[in-house]
Amino acid sequence: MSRVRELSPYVELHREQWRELRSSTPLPLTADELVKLRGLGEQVDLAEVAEVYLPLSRLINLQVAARQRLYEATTTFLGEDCRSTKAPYVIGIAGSVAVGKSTTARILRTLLARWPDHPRVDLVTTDGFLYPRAELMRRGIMHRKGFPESYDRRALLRFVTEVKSGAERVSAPVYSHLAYDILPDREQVVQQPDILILEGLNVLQPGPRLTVSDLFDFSIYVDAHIDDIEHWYVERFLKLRHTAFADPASHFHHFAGLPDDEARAEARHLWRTINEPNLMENIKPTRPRATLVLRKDADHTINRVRLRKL
Ligand SMILES: Nc1ncnc2c1ncn2[C@@H]1O[C@H](COP(=O)(O)OP(=O)(O)O)[C@@H](O)[C@H]1O
Ligand SMILES: CC(C)(COP(=O)(O)O)[C@@H](O)C(=O)NCCC(=O)O
Repeated sequence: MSRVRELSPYVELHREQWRELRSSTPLPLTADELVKLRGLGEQVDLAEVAEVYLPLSRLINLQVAARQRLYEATTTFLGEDCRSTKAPYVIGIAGSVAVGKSTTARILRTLLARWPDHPRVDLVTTDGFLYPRAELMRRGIMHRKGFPESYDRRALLRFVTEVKSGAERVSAPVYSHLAYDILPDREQVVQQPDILILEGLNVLQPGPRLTVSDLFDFSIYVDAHIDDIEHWYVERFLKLRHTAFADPASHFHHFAGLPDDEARAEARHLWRTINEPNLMENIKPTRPRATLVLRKDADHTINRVRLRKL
């Protein structure tokens, strides 16, 4: 058994072990800044930033430099001038609906951008690559939003390929939870960042052809027990009644006035029919592919980390 463990490509660390790997990395974030990065229902505090995210930021900083040297080896081999091209370092962040990927992505973006060697960090979420509502309806997959087939995967791959190839200006479509649709007159422009973070449910999906995950230099899977994620989803849904759903323009405005028990039943229904099957069929199977798994406990704290070292 211990021999098998020794041969594993993964190393499992408890938070107490992982936090030592911060080394002397400074904490460049205040409590006020952290509040602005935290999503609805998320609990992350400065201790977690220091103990979990700073070691991660240090690891990625070391890897960015190493990856650039590797890239230069290939350009030298090809007889190209490596100073004229620089491939952005691409990080994928995957995990279930309501697990807290966006908070992880925003914290990491902020921390990575504070290193002088890679100040330009862009964050793009894959919801912009969902098909517009009319197209989902035409395909009869409105109830499959978030499933792999609900995304324009070709456009997403083209986008990441162009960014990674050093294109001067690449634009991504923008999704709105409020409109429950792609906003046709909006775009997110990415201009030669040092690092691109791509966050989304399905970013680690393999495929028969090249997929975005083939272009990742590092990937993170945000993980938790499925019962805890369901609980967080339902609690967030209840809170959204007083925030996003309260806006008359919200697609979910009709939920705003629901009493607790009915809202809970509605949220559970959405979870059981859409988000749980997507997690079990598509998202969770991609977990072994991640470079790093951040495992959350029921109170949202990250207490275990699994790193792929091979
Ligand atoms: N119906 C909604 N209306 C408004 N905001 C929403 C809605 N559903 C999710 N969000 C917000 O969108 C973001 C992404 O949510 P989600 O895809 O569940 O990923 P995660 O919780 O892992 O970040 C979160 O900040 C969440 O609060
Ligand atoms: C927009 C999403 C598909 C997530 O998109 P992502 O950026 O992870 O690709 C998801 O947050 C969502 O709205 N799912 C629909 C089902 C639900 O609202 O529970």
